[in-house]
Amino acid sequence: MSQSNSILTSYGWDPNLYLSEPLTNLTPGRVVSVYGEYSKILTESGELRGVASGTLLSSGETFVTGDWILVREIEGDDLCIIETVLPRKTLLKRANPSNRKQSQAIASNVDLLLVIMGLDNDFSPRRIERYLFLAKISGADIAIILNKKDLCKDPESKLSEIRQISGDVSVEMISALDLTQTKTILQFIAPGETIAFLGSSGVGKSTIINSLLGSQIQKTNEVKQSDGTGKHTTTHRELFLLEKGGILMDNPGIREVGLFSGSEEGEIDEIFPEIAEVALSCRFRDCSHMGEPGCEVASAIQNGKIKEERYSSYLKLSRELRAIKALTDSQEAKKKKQKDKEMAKALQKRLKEKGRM
Ligand SMILES: Nc1nc2c(ncn2[C@@H]2O[C@H](COP(=O)(O)OP(=O)(O)OP(=O)(O)O)[C@@H](O)[C@H]2O)c(=O)[nH]1
Ligand SMILES: [Zn+2]
Repeated sequence: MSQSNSILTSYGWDPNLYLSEPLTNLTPGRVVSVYGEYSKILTESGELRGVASGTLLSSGETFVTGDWILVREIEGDDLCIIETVLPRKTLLKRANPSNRKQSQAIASNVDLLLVIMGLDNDFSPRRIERYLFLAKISGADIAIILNKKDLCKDPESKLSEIRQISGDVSVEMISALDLTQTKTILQFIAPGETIAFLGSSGVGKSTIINSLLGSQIQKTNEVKQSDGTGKHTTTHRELFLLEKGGILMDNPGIREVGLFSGSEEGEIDEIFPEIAEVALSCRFRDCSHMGEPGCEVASAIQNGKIKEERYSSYLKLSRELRAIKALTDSQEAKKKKQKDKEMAKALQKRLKEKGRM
């Protein structure tokens, strides 16, 4: 099959990116949704139902929507066995709602997060700072869409307010009720790239998604089952092909994400460059800018060089970052302890066996 009309290529498959060695008996596929007992997997043969292999299950590794995986196809069946989860380009995580001490992967391999914010009551520059931060630590690019322009008296001033904090991130203003305006979003999407929408409830995500997909929802659902019956799939899917190229991920988990994790300290400085710059001159190198003597951030707030609300947003996100770090560190420590234990056990067993010999 030529690269250009391969199903997987249109869904973003790039063997050079995801494979470190040539494939032998396994087939690449992308997880379209993880739902119930079977996950929905797209391979060159079409949509298959996937189940994790015993080896994958016992490794404790999980897969999420967007993952590239290697599967064992079963001749004449629409079932496949998921053997391997390939390394991820990006990963979105959030705090696990049922266990605060763990993070939960939501989706992977999203190239671009499109943040939607309403120009109505939803408007909040502080939340934009948070989204910028979340996108940074997930590894995905980000663009900001200010929606409901028609409901806003002075959209231009809100736009410039956001531009002041968004750095080199693109910001577009639209009214999702106008299809031509919604289409401007397509400028951000390149063929083979996966995008996902993020934003509070009611900001217009579904309206935008539906108008971008149009009849595409039907089209993509027409992917035939590989059992040859040609029946149309009607089950849940979260990845859709856009007409002009690009993959739209509509995953309920990403829509309003709490926390992502796996971050580095430097990210926050990129979102608050004016604070990071002034902080270089603080008397103490590890100044937390919370009342230490010789804190240049404090004086910059006093003389108006740093805005009060930017400072409190910075503190809030720094605190969250520290909490995430502590969490990740304790998870890492736990894993290491477990590994040490296993190694000690294995060693003991070997010594015992040796003693017996
Ligand atoms: N006036 C106006 N209304 C809009 C615009 N975009 C969306 N709406 C309306 O806002 C309401 C909520 O839009 P949705 O698309 O359902 O919002 P959502 O972000 O998908 O919400 P959740 O599904 O809860 O996450 C609907 O009644 C839309 O018609 C817009 O640009 N202008
Ligand atoms: Zn300081």
